[in-house]
Amino acid sequence: MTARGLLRQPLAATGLAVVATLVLLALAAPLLPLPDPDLAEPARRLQPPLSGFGALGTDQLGRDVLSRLVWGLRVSLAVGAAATLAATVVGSAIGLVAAFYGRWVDGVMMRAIDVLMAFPYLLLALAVVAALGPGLANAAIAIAVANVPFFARAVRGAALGVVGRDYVDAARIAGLSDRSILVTEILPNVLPLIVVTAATTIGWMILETAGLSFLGLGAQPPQSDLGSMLADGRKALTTAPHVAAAPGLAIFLLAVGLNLLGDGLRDLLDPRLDAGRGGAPAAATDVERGDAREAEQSGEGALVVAGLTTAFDTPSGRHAAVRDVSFALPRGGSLGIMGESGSGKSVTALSICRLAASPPGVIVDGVVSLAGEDVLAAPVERLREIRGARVAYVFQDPSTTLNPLMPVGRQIAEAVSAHGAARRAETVDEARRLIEAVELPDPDRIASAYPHELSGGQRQRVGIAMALAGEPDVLIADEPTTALDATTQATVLRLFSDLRSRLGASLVFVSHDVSVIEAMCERVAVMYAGEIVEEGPTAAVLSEPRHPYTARLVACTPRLGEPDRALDPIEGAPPPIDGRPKGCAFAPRCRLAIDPCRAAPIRLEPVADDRAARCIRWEDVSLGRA
Ligand SMILES: Nc1ncnc2c1ncn2[C@@H]1O[C@H](COP(=O)(O)OP(=O)(O)OP(=O)(O)O)[C@@H](O)[C@H]1O
Repeated sequence: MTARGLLRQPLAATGLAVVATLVLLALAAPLLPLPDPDLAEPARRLQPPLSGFGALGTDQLGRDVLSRLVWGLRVSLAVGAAATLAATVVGSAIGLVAAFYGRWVDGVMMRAIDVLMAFPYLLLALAVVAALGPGLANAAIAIAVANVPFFARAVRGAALGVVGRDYVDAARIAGLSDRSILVTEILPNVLPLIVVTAATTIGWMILETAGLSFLGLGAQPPQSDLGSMLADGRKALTTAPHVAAAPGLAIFLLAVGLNLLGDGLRDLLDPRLDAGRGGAPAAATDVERGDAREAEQSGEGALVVAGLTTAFDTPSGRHAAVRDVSFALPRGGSLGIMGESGSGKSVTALSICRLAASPPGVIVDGVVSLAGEDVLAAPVERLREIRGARVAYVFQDPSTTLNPLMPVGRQIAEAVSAHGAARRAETVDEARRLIEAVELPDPDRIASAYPHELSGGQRQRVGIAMALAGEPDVLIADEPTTALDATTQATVLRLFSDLRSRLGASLVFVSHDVSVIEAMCERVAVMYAGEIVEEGPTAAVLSEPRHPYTARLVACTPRLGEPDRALDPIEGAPPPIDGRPKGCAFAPRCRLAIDPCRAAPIRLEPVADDRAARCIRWEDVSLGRA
């Protein structure tokens, strides 16, 4: 998988080809018909290439340059790889231990690393060689020591982001030893970074080892590596430039090849670091529609989505997470998007605002039209105006979307001023009005509070107030009550309904909860494995499903007032985005599936007035039989 991913990047593939050739050459050195690299024959000294004395001629002592090059390459590669391995293991171990134990352990280790980093890099390597004495092994140690701080710092930084995670706490509670937690929980999460750091540093380390040999501190005669060959060649640079050119070219090719390969590996293991893209996702999801589609005009539609297909670039290629999603939402209407975890609800909702992270997300087809304007064709500047004013988004967990360092009143005021309120006093008044509108008590106190001083329900109301700041025509709420307790959930849902009817906004409400959708939405779209499998008026769809998946979802939902109703869980799991079956994606879990279901994709077809289902057996679907 990794090799295929690398081969898809032309520069990385070139790097891989160069490095593989050089490594194979070095490994094959004992098998190649080459003369002894140390055999001096003064009678044929400084012969030029292709003069009958070896393909690359001879050096000052009459030794075969090609043979010395191949053997020198072998030494340089071995020493560079050993130094990289040592720096990787020691530096990563220091970083992991410092991050995991924190406190004084971290303090002592990091101060020691700071001291090492305070020395100019080459000076540190020279000091180590001076202390240990010249020689290739000591040069490798010196280069490793000089590189340990880079690994320690990088790995500590990444590990710090992991040690506070819930799954590490869960491992502690499960009684795992510190060593097991480090090895099984933390190390795998920072391993891609370690591999990337090693891959991007090895070329540099080989170059540095060659540098020490060039200065006479590495390889000692008769042993030679590329650096010492270069030093030898330098003495005859004007009379026989080939002696220096051969090792110089080999070092150049090796460093360039390793860097291209390292960059390719980095892009593969962490696409967010892809060169030229920066660490943050783009301001808007990339759109790569094959042939420019015309925005579907709809007089009445506040939001029309047609054929929306969003894919993710993964190491195994581009896979659609949401495919061919279509629906229309009239002004003031409400649509629920329902489905299991991973069914594509959030990706659909985010794609409407072009908020799905790019990379790795790409909208590859479809139209999203807000009051007739194609969002997918809008430039980023226009998109900024559309977001908030035409369409607003309420996220599932407001604690991750509110700025922890800013009082919430200021955050709401910022949202207001982003949509045109002129004077500061006006934005403050408007922020206060919004705080009242979302029924938060004591607006002045709330306005000056920081997010951590509010309860989950209060934070979600702040999130809703910010979404309302631009008076949007369409409000998208992505599981806005999932993180709340039942009572708070009920009041926040009521608030949504009240605000919607008061403002006349349309609502797209994402939830896995059948009863919430039932209470909030006039229409429902049921999603499975990235596709809408059933769509229609909520009451009709939930009481008389026409797709086996809807029927099974309803059957496994507890109902208020029906404590004795047996719940019927759906066995199995939805397919991953890179493992969808050829036919109906639900067929492997469906009790009604027959051969044609598995043979080819099933279309979403009208099944009654105003209703559609993606099932060839829709007439046989009932709550009992599916
Ligand atoms: N950044 C990503 N890279 C690759 N695949 C992704 C990415 N984000 C989402 N997916 C995939 O897209 C599919 C749809 O995910 P989505 O988040 O829309 O599901 P969901 O129905 O909203 O689930 P949940 O209720 O758990 O949020 C999933 O299979 C998921 O694995």
